[in-house]
Amino acid sequence: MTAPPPGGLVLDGVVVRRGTAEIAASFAVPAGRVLALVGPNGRGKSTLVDAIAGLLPLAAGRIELDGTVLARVTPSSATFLPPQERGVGLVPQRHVLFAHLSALENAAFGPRSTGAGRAVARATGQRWLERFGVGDLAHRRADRLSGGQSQRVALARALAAEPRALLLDEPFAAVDADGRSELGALVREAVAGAGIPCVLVSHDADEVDRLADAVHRLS
Ligand SMILES: Nc1ncnc2c1ncn2[C@@H]1O[C@H](COP(=O)(O)OP(=O)(O)OP(=O)(O)O)[C@@H](O)[C@H]1O
Repeated sequence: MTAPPPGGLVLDGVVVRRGTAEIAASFAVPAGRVLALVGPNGRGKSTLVDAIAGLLPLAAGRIELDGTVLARVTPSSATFLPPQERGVGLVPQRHVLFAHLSALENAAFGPRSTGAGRAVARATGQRWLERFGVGDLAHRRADRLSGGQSQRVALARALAAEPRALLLDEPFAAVDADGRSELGALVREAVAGAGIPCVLVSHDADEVDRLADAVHRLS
């Protein structure tokens, strides 16, 4: 039997409450792989992603990344690492960019937030913008970008920060069909290259087939 790759994201007996809803899940995403989180509207896909990012607390269970506990609740104790200490990159569905900053300033924000100097952060940001096909829009204000262009900048910003895990909540919803497959391939390449686990929320069965190594269904 081959050993599983080192690292990865583990959700073990996780329960998250939001409003009156209670969402439960257990799954593991190995380093360098993509797990698709699928299921009908309102079943808790975004809620789970938010809990991994540290935007919501757990009611029970454990979330671990590369052997580090991000959150754990037992009957006698609770651990909660704040979002900025998790090293997790999140690309939500919308309202993702700082509207008054340029595409490049947005992309450079990732590395800046993890301690890079200004010049290095801008060079890294520019490289990722180019990789996602929006290098020529570097100096355009975020609120003057189209929905699809904004999502490309948001992906660049998340990856420029060199996250230890990537969470994508319907990241291609505003992108046209050709752009979707192009961006999907770029994301796969980035995830495999960086050797990080990726959770992708998607309602698009073709996209899930193309991108995901495994599927977790919430029903
Ligand atoms: N801010 C909120 N306050 C209270 N309840 C919420 C909030 N956001 C979501 N919920 C509830 O939590 C549950 C899970 O919602 P969530 O957005 O995680 O589902 P989802 O599977 O991502 O849905 P979709 O496919 O529509 O994006 C739903 O019952 C929803 O009504």
